[in-house]
Amino acid sequence: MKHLEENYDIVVVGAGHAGCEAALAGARLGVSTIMFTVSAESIALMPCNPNVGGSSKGHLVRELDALGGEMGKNIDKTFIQSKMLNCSKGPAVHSLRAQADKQAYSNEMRKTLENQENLTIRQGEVTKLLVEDGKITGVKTYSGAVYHCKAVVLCTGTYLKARCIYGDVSNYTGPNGLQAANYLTDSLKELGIEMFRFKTGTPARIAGNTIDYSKMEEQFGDERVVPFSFSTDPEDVQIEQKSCWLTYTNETTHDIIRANLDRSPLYSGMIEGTGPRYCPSIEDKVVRFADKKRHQVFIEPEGMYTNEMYIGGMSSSLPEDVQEEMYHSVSGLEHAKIVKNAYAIEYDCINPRQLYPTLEFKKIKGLFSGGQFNGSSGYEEAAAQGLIAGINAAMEVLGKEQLILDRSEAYIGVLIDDLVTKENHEPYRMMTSRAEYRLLLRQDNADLRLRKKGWEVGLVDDETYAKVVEKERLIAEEIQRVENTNVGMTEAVQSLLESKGSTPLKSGISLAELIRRPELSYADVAPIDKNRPELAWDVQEQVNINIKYDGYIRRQMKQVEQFKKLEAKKIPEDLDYEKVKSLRIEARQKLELYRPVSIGQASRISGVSPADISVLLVYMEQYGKNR
Ligand SMILES: Cc1cc2nc3c(=O)[nH]c(=O)nc-3n(C[C@H](O)[C@H](O)[C@H](O)COP(=O)(O)OP(=O)(O)OC[C@H]3O[C@@H](n4cnc5c(N)ncnc54)[C@H](O)[C@@H]3O)c2cc1C
Repeated sequence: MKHLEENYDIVVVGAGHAGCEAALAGARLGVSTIMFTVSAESIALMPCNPNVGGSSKGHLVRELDALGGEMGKNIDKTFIQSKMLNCSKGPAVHSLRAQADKQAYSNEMRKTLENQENLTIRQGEVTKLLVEDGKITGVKTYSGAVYHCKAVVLCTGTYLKARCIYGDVSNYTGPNGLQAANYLTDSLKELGIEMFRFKTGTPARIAGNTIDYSKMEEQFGDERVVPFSFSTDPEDVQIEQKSCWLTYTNETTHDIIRANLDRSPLYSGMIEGTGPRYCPSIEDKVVRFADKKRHQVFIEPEGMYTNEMYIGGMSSSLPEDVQEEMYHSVSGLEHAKIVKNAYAIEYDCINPRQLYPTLEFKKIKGLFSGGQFNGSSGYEEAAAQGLIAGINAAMEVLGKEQLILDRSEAYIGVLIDDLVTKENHEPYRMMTSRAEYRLLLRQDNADLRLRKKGWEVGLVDDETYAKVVEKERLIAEEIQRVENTNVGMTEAVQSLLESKGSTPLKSGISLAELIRRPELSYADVAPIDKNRPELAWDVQEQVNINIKYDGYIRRQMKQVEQFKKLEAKKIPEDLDYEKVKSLRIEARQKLELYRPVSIGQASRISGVSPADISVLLVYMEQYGKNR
């Protein structure tokens, strides 16, 4: 039988947040790319919460943007409310979070993809991977068509053998009733790839005009919005924003849930997949945090095009009638009409241990993967991995060096290292506490950390990169000036200090030392800083943070030096752990399984002890000499 046959450099399977970034990266790096989706309507779809960013996820989006990704630009064009979270805490945990108009987000991304040179969008289900001699050669679709290629990026999200469940109702579909992808798993298993079954869930959507907002607290966006993308003009995001609403569950809600737990597919055993510990369903919260009298419920608009509201914090897979009763027990939702039921979804994904930190499969050359398929959860986690997988697939096609970000350089580095190095038995969610060097990895300095990498790879143009080089220069110059500017006990100085509740001076002091006082900032001391140059707000922000946290930043930089030493000790790809005689059996098995790229990575594998690392180091020294 005759079948369609085409040739591309890269095939991306999936058009979710990971697939979009992977496809754009490939095409923008100049290699011909085709992106498959089971349904073209699911491009950049947000099947769950209508927002981008939030704690630590905001960092990921900023980093992705600095590297040349699209998510930050796209949300800047389509948000309806924006907030910098955690502002009462230190700058390391400040995190931007923007509510999206879901439809607009999806449409805008689709437009960007459609206008991208070197990129073809194709609706169709990829059912088989074609591999020869351990190397990817192409994919086959359900229709029998063959697409030859040099690299494949798998970003299949929650669609593989997907099953949606609430109560005893179960449907073999993907999110939002979209078609699932039922064949690719078998092809992956035939290739010896280890699969997991995970699950996640979403709350109900409720008709906005049936909600009594007078019983809820109105949540406004920030007065001055900060854009996600370093390339967006801050003036362009000062729009009129939509409100969200805050309400709470109560004892009645919890009683209804407890009384019906036996009808929950989660607890009856009907759901086999492992769920995310850090974004639990409401029934999970009620069971696990039994002493909590109430839980927050955020009511968030799904967009400007609809009256549907997302019921944040109440994802569930309880039966329809229980959902109805449970939501109605919440203050303000007494007469609410459900538009879409809450449901859980089970899907196939991989054990990400099978990947190198480049996101290429160790077993199959040219096969990369990103997103929920790698065992993570969240749009931002997906996008970040998709970008790295797409870049590295392109680098492989172009015969260039691959991009690996380490744990000291980016949250993206922490995310990928955690996935490929640590035991991962549930959907992985990014959190600031996972980053060791979080004072250095702030969302405000992602451009200073990563623009250069994006430029070296080829996703950031010369002009954009030049801007960050200039910004760096201005920051350094200003810090130097402030460190070397002294103020005395003049009346102006003493009265300024008094007005800020700060101790008056007993002798001269540098401006920098004043800024280091907890109650003062770079902006506060402006009136006594006569020679201050006019600087952009983002330069001023860096000057302030770098001066204020100077001691802590230096300390972390020292720790990073140590860390880098171990990362730089590369383990030869062909090292035979059987020959490392003094290794404990558990360590040998784990090292063989993970095949870490460096001593640093080896030291983070659970079951590999510091003593094993010493043995390995001694062996490697001998190994080097004998070569
Ligand atoms: C019900 C539900 C609740 C969730 N809750 C949240 C949440 O609260 N917050 C959050 O951030 N994340 C949540 N997620 C997860 C979030 O949707 C994902 O983390 C994110 O969308 C993953 O992006 P992705 O690109 O990896 O995959 P997806 O967005 O799932 O995209 C997968 C893409 O792959 C395509 N595809 C799959 N298989 C094939 C194939 N064989 N051939 C061709 N195309 C294929 C699909 O058509 C689709 O375009 C939830 C997901 C669901 C479904």
